[in-house]
Amino acid sequence: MTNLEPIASHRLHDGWQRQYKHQSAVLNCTMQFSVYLPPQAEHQALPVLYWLSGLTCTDENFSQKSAAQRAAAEHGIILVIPDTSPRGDDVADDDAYDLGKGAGFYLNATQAPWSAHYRMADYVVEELPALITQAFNTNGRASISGHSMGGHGALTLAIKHPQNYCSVSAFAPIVSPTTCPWGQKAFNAYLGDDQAQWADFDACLLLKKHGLKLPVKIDQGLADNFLDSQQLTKPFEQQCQQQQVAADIQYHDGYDHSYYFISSFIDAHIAFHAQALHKPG
Ligand SMILES: N[C@@H](CCC(=O)N[C@@H](CS)C(=O)NCC(=O)O)C(=O)O
Repeated sequence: MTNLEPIASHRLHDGWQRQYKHQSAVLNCTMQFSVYLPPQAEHQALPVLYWLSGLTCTDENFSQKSAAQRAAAEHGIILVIPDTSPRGDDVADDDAYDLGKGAGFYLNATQAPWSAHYRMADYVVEELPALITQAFNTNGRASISGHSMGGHGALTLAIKHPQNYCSVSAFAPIVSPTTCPWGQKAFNAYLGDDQAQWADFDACLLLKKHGLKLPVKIDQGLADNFLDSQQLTKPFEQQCQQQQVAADIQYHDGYDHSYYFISSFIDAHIAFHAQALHKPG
């Protein structure tokens, strides 16, 4: 039996939007996550799409604002939406929105005080999938997607663990954290000032080192305030071109960094993952 404690359950597109609490051994704290179980889950083992959210989010932003569940119901995909950092009174934090709680950056921190709890990479790649496999009727196939900091998480974890995923996608991802303000601030705190350690969590540097054979899809709004200041998407596109990695990268006039942008293109991302997840063999 798993240690999942149900918190909420809502009927949605003939399936269930649910929220759970559990004690995380990896993060050493109580965590909350959301799951969407499409109607097919009643009688069939299904694949999973992990969604990693951006700065300031919990599991609820995507659940409530992306409108992803309709396409997940159509394609028979379970959505799993973790929180963006460890939580709780004894977890280190910072007053700024881009460090500490809500800003875990999907890495394993090595520096005090962060190293006591901030191990979101291991949580997303190992502990959470093991829990999901135990608790739900899954078929062993998974893909990963995310937004901004979560796009960084999805790309870096997929490049490092390609055997775990069938496809990867991102909205407005942070792709060069070692050279942008959000990433430099977080990496300095979580990983220390030895920049050699930073490369292991930078999508562009990881792509250069490992390449990527999975199907990749990225969407980016051209009215995104953070596009240039945080070097979203473009450096990764250049790295893909240099290494001849086939990635479907699209730019969209007028779209900003918000969930309005995500909800406008999420159906295409779910369909993209469905193709990889439901591929025979
Ligand atoms: N302007 C935001 C910056 C953070 C931000 O834009 N967060 C994005 C991800 S990087 C988000 O998804 N926010 C939550 C939401 O829009 O629901 C703030 O200061 O809180």
